Order: sequence, then structure tokens, then C-alpha cells
Amino acid sequence: MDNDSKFIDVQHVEMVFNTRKGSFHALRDINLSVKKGEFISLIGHSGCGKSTLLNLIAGLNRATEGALLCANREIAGPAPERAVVFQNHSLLPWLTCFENVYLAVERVFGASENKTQLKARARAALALVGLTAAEQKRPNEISGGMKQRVGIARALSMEPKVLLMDEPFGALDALTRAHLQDELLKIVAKTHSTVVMVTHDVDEAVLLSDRIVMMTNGPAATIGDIVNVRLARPRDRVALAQDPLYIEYRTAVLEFLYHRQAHPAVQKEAA
Ligand SMILES: Nc1ncnc2c1ncn2[C@@H]1O[C@H](COP(=O)(O)OP(=O)(O)OP(=O)(O)O)[C@@H](O)[C@H]1O
Repeated sequence: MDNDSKFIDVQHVEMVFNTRKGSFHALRDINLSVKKGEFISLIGHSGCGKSTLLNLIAGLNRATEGALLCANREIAGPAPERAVVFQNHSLLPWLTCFENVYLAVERVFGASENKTQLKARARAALALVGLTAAEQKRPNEISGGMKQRVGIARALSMEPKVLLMDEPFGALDALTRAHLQDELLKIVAKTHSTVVMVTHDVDEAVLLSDRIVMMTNGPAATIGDIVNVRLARPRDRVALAQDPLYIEYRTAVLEFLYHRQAHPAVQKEAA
């Protein structure tokens, strides 16, 4: 088997939650292969199951049926090889930015490297996201965008095989968001990371992704369609805004979301 073309392999995955009101079928027959170094976005209406799928890849939940593999090994639980960046940065408030990153570095490399090496790793990760000057600050002393960058630095510092991001920029204002998207583009170009990102933002999905995985509405949500984004890299947001191909991809995603999968509340109104 070609390992790199099925670096993450999701096969016939079903996810059923047991709730107080009975069982809830969240995901149905999800099949997805992610190539090594590929950037994938998961997009779909609120509640369709994007986070559920991401959490399954993260190993935070177990699928009810089907198989999930990363680098040919079954995903049996959370592991540093699959680092997660959440919308809410989840930094420890009593630690400095440096210490927050160092903690992750120590967990992954502590057994095999000395303190000098571990510190160098934490510093390099913070430098990668442009936060060298904020190393000694605590989370309450920095902006929301900077906190997200620490979260990304922490994830990257573990040298994960896969970076999983759940609406990493969802809580930020539009300009900070654009700035961090541009930074992420540069970081991914440098690190060749394999990324799976959940987003609600169509422009973000087109700008960043190699493929946009569009999910149908739940319950029993599945992959409705996939857009292959064949835009050359490096990508420039200003130039792309006029690019007919960019507009075509953007329209394809909008068409899927607002015509083919109109939000359930809108469908009800129309009926
Ligand atoms: N632990 C759980 N127990 C029961 N139901 C759950 C659980 N986690 C998620 N669900 C349900 O599964 C469905 C998918 O949820 P999920 O959070 O994955 O959606 P989403 O697409 O990420 O939504 P959003 O875009 O609003 O974050 C929802 O109906 C949700 O209520």
C-alpha cells in the first residue's frame, strides 16, 4: 500500500452517541483518505459532525463502527503524533507562553533529550509563530490572536505527524484571523505538515486547503462532496480575490452549503 496517499485513512466510520433521550446517529459511512502533507478542511453547517470527525481522528472518541488509521496504525487514543489546536486556546493561565510550550515538549521528548535541547525546541516553536518577544508573558497579558499562536506553537513543538485544528481562528476578529491564516500558510509551507482543519469560513477553506471536504447536514451526516483546490502555492489572498479559479471554488462551496445543503432551519421554513 502507498502509505503517503493514505496517511490518514478513515474507512466506513459510523458514530452513534448514547444520550439520555436514546441513541443519536451523528456520522454515517465516512470514508476519507488524507495524503501526507495535504491540507484538508472540513466544512458544513453547525451540528453536522465536523468536530466529531476531528475528535475521532484525534483519538478523543472511538468510532462506533469502521476503522481509523494514521500512518498505517490504528488510531486507538490521543497521541502527540496527532496534535490538536482548539478554538479556545486552552493554555494554562499560570504558566508563561514559554512554559506552556515547554510542557508539551517535555512530555514528548523529555525521556530522550536534555533540558537545553528541550528549551531550544520550545523557543524554536515560539519563533516559528513569531512570538519570541512574548516568551515570558502569561496568557492574560497577550491578545487572543497571540494566544492562538501559542496554541499552534505548542502543537507544532511536538513535531506531530498530523495537525488537527478545530476552528482555530473562530474566536478572532477578521483582520487578526486573516493575519493568522497567512502565517499558517507560511508555517505549513515550511513544516510540510499534514493538516485537518474544521472551519465555517468558506474563504478560509479555499485559501488554505488542498481539498475541502463538505459534509451533509445531520443527523447521520456524511461527506457530500469534495472540492479539489488546485491553486498554486504560495497563495496570496489579495491576488486570489480576483482569480477566476478561486471564485469558482468559493462558489462551489457556497452552492453546496446554501443550495444543496440549506441549513435545516431554512429548509423547514421553505417547506
Ligand atoms: N458527546 C456527545 N453526545 C451526544 N451527542 C453529541 C456528542 N457530541 C456531539 N454530539 C452531537 O453530534 C452532532 C454533531 O456535533 P459536532 O459538534 O460534531 O458538530 P459540528 O459540525 O462540529 O458543529 P459546530 O459547527 O456547531 O461546532 C450534534 O448534533 C451534536 O449534538
